[in-house]
Amino acid sequence: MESKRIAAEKAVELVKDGMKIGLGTGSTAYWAIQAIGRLVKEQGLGIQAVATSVQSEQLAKEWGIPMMPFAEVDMLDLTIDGADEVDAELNLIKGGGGALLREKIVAAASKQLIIIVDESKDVQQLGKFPLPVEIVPFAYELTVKKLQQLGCELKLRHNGEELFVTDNGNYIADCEFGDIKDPAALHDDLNRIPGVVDNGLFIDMASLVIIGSADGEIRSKTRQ
Ligand SMILES: O=C[C@H](O)[C@H](O)[C@H](O)COP(=O)(O)O
Repeated sequence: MESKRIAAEKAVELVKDGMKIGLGTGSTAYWAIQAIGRLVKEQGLGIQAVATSVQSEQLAKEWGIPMMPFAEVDMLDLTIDGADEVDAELNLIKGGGGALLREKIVAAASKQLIIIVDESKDVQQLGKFPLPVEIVPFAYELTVKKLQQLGCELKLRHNGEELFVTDNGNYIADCEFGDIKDPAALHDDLNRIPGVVDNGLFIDMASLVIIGSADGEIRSKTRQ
């Protein structure tokens, strides 16, 4: 928890007065939202934000962070978000919390995507973490078969007995591909399947990754 918090607080140092900010989702982004909230509350930081999930929007509102409608978003200055895995090229797996679609939409509308993780997420090659793929409920059994034909072990995500439903009303297929040797190719293959809305591979999107470790060290990686 400490490693996530220090990475988050380091990233929040990049948030400046007047900026338009994207707020990520998950247990690491939680610390960033809290730190931004504190700056708004205690130091009168003037920002406007959009959130990548219902959960993060609620948290932001509790902290009094001013939220802006998406209709008014042209380009965000920066988005701070977590990830499930980060490789040496700053490609990511995201979606462990099921928020990948909104996260990708917000990241694509941001000048900078700052990723905050603990050191367990920093990997040589993506793929240990099962890749979340968001699929529409209509004929999802067919979509699942198509995904399996790409060579993965697939589990539909559940919430107790029920299928997990995203903020967008879709399902998540968690797909184990083993080592992902060509993330960009896999990304495109997945998104070509009708029924797939998007997948958790974020290719060439992150500009900076901030990695916190349990002993209080903070490292960062930028795109070469
Ligand atoms: O859907 C969830 C997001 O992609 C999260 O940012 C990701 O799963 C990392 O979450 P956490 O910081 O809780 O490990």
